[in-house]
Amino acid sequence: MKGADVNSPRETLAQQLAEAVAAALKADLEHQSRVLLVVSGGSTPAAFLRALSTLPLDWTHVDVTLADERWVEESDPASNARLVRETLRQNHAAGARFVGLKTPDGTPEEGVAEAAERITPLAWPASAVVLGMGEDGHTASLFADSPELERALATSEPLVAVRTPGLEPRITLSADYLHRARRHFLHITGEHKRAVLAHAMVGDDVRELPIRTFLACPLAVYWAP
Ligand SMILES: O=C1O[C@H](COP(=O)(O)O)[C@@H](O)[C@H](O)[C@H]1O
Repeated sequence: MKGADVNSPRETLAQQLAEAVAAALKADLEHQSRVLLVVSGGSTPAAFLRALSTLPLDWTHVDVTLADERWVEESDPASNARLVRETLRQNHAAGARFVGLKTPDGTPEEGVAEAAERITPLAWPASAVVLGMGEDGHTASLFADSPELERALATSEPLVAVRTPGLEPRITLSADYLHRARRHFLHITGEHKRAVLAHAMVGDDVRELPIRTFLACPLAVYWAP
């Protein structure tokens, strides 16, 4: 079909989000020597991160870190650092500096101080935070059933070690640090997540659906079926 959009809705969404994020980084590079981008892990961001890697900008002045990380080796398929390495750190974006959250320590509780030392000197406020959302309404590693949720929502520390029943130990940026960004994007796909977000929008209990903590400020929602 000549002239038809051959990309799937999710690929088109990823490209549009990548263009918006690249524009934000470029705009801030006009008046900052370094800029910071915070990206999420999981399965949704791969197409966005690949698309972003192909966009030209002064990547050597861009730092990239994660909204959260699973406490697994980078060789593990669950590693968010691995996702960034395999998708973003190529093409034009190969020159970006990635600052990961996982340390060699055995647990996130042991590693949290070193990880905080790594990320505190970065160019906060971040130019952009690209959040994801699980089907349970978690974002980053702010989980409703995590005993550390209260602290992660309230602390002004950058990072919190998180234990969630049934999941690997994790480390997450605190809500405060995630809020510290010039622009917030939410990248989600599928009918289930649309319904979860719609439900989140009509209530205000952040402890039930942690994504709600980002609904009180401007949030650009990128959704496709
Ligand atoms: O565990 C995580 O889940 C969310 C959503 O992941 P997805 O696979 O449903 O896209 C993600 O935003 C977060 O960074 C990640 O660690």
